[in-house]
Amino acid sequence: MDERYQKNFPVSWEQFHRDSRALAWRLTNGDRHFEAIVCVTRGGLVPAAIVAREMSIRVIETVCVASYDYDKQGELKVLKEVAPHIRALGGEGGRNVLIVDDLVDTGKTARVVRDMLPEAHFATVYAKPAGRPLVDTFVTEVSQDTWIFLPWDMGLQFTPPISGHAG
Ligand SMILES: O=P(O)(O)OC[C@H]1O[C@H](OP(=O)(O)OP(=O)(O)O)[C@H](O)[C@@H]1O
Ligand SMILES: Nc1nc2[nH]cnc2c(=O)[nH]1
Ligand SMILES: [Mg+2]
Repeated sequence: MDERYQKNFPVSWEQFHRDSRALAWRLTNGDRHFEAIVCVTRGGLVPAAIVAREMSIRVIETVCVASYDYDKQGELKVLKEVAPHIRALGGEGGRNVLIVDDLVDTGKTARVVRDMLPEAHFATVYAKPAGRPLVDTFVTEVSQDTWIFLPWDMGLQFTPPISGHAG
C-alpha cells in the first residue's frame, strides 16, 4: 500500500448499492434536469448504472481515463473522449449532463473531465478533502490518508479470530 494511505475503508456491494442510491436521492432533490450520464470509466460504471436506474436516465456515455495502477498514481491518459452531441446537451459545456465517478481523491481525474464539460454536474459516491471542491454532489467523505477498497476489487476470504487461535 502506498505510504500516503494509512487507513482502509472496505465497502461491500450492499453498502455501495445503498450509497449509490443515496447519491441518486440527492441528485433527484436538486434543481437540475439531466438528459444523459457521462460515466468516468472504469470506477464510474457501477454507480452510473445504479443512478441511471433510479433517475430513469437511459442515455449513458463514457469518458475513458487511466491514471492509477492499483494505488500508484501515474500520468493521466484520456483513452476516449465524450461524443460532441453529448457535450452539447443543454448548450455548449453540457449543462444537462451528469458526470458520475465512484470517488474523487486528489481531484486530478475530476479536473480533466470537468474541463471537457465545464457546465455539467459532477457527482461521486465518495470524496476525499483534496478532491471535494471539484465535486458538486457526493455522499460520504473519507480522510485523505484512507484507501477505499471497492467491492469489485475484493473477494471473500478467511479471517483469523481476534484471539489469534486458528481453531
Ligand atoms: O482524484 P484522483 O486522484 O484522480 O483519483 C480518483 C480516480 O481514481 C480512480 O480511478 P483509476 O484511475 O484508479 O481507474 P479505474 O476507475 O479504472 O479504476 C477512481 O475511480 C477515480 O476515477
Ligand atoms: N479503489 C480506490 N481507487 C482510488 N483511486 C484514487 N484513490 C482511490 C481509493 O481510495 N480507492
Ligand atoms: Mg476511475
